[in-house]
Amino acid sequence: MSGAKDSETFGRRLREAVRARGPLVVGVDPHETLLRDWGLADDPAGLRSFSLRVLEACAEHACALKPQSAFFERHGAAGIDALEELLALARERGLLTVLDVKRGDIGSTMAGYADAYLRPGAPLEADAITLSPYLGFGSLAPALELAAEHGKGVFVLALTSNPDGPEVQHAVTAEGTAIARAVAESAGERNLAELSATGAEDEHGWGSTGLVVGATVGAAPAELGIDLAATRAPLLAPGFGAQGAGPRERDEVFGPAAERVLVSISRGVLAAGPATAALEARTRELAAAYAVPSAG
Ligand SMILES: O=c1ccn([C@@H]2O[C@H](COP(=O)(O)O)[C@@H](O)[C@H]2O)c(=O)[nH]1
Repeated sequence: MSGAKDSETFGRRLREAVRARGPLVVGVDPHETLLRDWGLADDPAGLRSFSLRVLEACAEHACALKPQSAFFERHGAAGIDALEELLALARERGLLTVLDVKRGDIGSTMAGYADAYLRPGAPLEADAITLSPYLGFGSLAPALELAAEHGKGVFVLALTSNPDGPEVQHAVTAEGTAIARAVAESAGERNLAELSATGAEDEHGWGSTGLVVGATVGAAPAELGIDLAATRAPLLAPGFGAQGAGPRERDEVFGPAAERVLVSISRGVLAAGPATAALEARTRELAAAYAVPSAG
């Protein structure tokens, strides 16, 4: 596998960030209602002000920011401008960025998406993006390869936090394997190859091909035979806060993989705004509530 040196892999950078600042990932989701509650206009200037305040308040207590592209895209080119600015400022502050765009397409088009988000110097450059594997895991190859080349990461949807996810994700392949399990195993194979190529095979190594597993999925990983710990994948876990999951779900859903869970919270943080001090206090509180269970 082509790839960055061990010290430069996304998995390693992410693990270091979690060690330094904890596993909280703050979602930047400027919903129309939140902008209004914060006394901001539902326009690109409002987005800018919202985003900068979240960045300011969260930089010390989160390992990463996760802007939700949809809420920027709905403002057209000027909204994308605001997203570019946020990504660049987060990078300047040393905060990792996971751009939630859930892309997935045929391989040749996937290369275009990969270039848009994972190529150093791209206007929308992020440290990692979310990907949808429903055109086949293999169709993601251009993004996985570009990510590996530049020390970037991806989070592939495996078990999403929404109630409709099981329709597709629990369905079984012709071989009788649940789709979510097949996705997790494909990610695991890549991670083991990366860790072996970079000499980081000990049990604490994190790969750069992450998975999205909602904190709301209950016993699904066990029921579908998914060994999350074995995948070595960082686990981006939405569903905490507004969708109902809390610290107990981290242990129950993720078990021995809990130390690799990124606790992703958007509205649960953002509802504390608009005051930067209140946002900062909420982030600090959540960072303490979800402090990493083991120093692995
Ligand atoms: O399975 C998934 C994948 C992504 N998301 C995204 O995470 C945030 C959740 O927001 P909250 O306000 O913390 O509920 C949002 O951007 C979703 O698109 C998800 O919820 N579930």
